[in-house]
Amino acid sequence: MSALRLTGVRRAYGSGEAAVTALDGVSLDLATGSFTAVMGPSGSGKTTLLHCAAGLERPDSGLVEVNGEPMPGGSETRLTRFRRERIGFVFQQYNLLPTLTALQNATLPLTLAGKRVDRARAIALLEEVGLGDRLHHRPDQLSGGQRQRVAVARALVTAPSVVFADEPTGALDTRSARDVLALLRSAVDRHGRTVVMVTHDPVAASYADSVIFLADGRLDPAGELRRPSADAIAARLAHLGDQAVGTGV
Ligand SMILES: Nc1ncnc2c1ncn2[C@@H]1O[C@H](COP(=O)(O)OP(=O)(O)OP(=O)(O)O)[C@@H](O)[C@H]1O
Repeated sequence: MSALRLTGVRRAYGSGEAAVTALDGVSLDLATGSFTAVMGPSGSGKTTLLHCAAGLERPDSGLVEVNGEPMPGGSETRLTRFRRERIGFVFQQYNLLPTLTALQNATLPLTLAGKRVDRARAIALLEEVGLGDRLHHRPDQLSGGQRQRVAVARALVTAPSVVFADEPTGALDTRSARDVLALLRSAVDRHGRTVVMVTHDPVAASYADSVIFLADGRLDPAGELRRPSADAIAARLAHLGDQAVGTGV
């Protein structure tokens, strides 16, 4: 079963001389229960890919399908509803609301969607991310790693079809980063979630089942790396774009 399918997705910013093609016809198909890392040089289109796939931005052309359902066109309200029901997102800078407790932050997607908040389930989720004793703390009373674990719980609380994570470990120390990566891994292994994560770090990417590479808004034609070691990922990154550079080198 396909959790996320992109077909010929294009996205450009600006116009005329200043136009930048951030995504230049990206197609991919990710199975339910897979963990995929997206890597590539700065400016290669990783965040744009994540935002288009998650419905935070609309592609100029091409199709995004989540669980076989096309991302709706038309009103922003329909897109927001689609996103709320099917997608979880983890940001690099946590994006928690400072005045809410860990529990309130984690259940916010349900509150916003007008769904019943199953408090016991939300507490179980926070216990699972190791925050059973921090339920009523506010973000400023939590460490960076703990904040990101609240954000992971928030991303999982609606049981979404796909969880997107944009550099989720970028602001964390090594130990907290490992904890967050292990949580994403276990969301896939234990709960059958589908995770797509942008990262610059080959060690973080090695937690994924496969790594896809972007260069200049296109997927690397050499294809994905499956079950890769951090060393294999770093080696591939070093040579990314070699084919495109061509003869003059
Ligand atoms: N809102 C925007 N307006 C104009 N150009 C943009 C905008 N967002 C992205 N771009 C451009 O699109 C290209 C892809 O950007 P994107 O942020 O997707 O890359 P990235 O691979 O995520 O980079 P990084 O690793 O540095 O975060 C870049 O050239 C960037 O400058």
